[in-house]
Amino acid sequence: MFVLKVENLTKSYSSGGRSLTVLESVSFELQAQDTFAIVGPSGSGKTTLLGLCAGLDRASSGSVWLNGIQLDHLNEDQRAAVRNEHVGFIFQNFQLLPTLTALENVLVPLELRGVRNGTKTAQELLERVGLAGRGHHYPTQLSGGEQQRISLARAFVNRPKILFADEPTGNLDADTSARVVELLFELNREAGTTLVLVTHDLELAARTQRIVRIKGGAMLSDTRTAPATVASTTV
Ligand SMILES: Nc1ncnc2c1ncn2[C@@H]1O[C@H](COP(=O)(O)OP(=O)(O)OP(=O)(O)O)[C@@H](O)[C@H]1O
Repeated sequence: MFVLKVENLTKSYSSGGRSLTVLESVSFELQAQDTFAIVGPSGSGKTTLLGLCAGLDRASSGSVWLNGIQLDHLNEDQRAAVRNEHVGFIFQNFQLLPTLTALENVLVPLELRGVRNGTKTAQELLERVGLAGRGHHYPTQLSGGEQQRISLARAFVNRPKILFADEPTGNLDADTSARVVELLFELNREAGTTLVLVTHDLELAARTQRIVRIKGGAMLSDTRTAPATVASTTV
């Protein structure tokens, strides 16, 4: 079974009586534990594609299957339930809840699934990302790299089938990025999660098994990579 399958995915917006197509007929399939990067110039539709794959948004036409569940006909509540059950997220701007402590942020996905007594699991994840002593701190009391490590703990706490990461290092300096990327791939390997990354960083993209390039909303290529050795460049 495919963990993610998208078929002829198209997204258009209408404004002022005109239709703007930002994604056109994109199709691909991901197997369990694939690691996958979506690259392309700014405005090419990467975040739009990620949002459709993750069930955050609905396509204008085409279909998405997430872990065998077809998302197209589900309402928002049903898609939220699928996301809580199967999906983890990491965002460029971390998106931690500012009024919750680091530990409470990590607990959110467990609580959304009705899991009580998740504190031990959340603490273990905090320890895994090297922040066991910072659980009682609020996001504003943490550096960007620390916030992203908290969001890694949050993303993995449910042991999701698939993890979507949108520019996970976009707001971090080079050293901090390197640490966050190592942790991301380590946790991903340990949990056997399928990873879908959006990035401008070709060095990061080259660490995945497959790179899809999009431009102007269309898929230009779908390439298998041998992980490692591409020079650090951006697109
Ligand atoms: N709600 C919306 N209404 C109209 N146009 C939109 C909307 N959301 C996104 N777009 C347009 O869709 C196109 C693709 O946007 P998207 O954010 O997916 O690009 P991206 O490749 O992720 O860009 P970046 O690398 O700069 O983040 C852009 O032209 C954007 O302006």
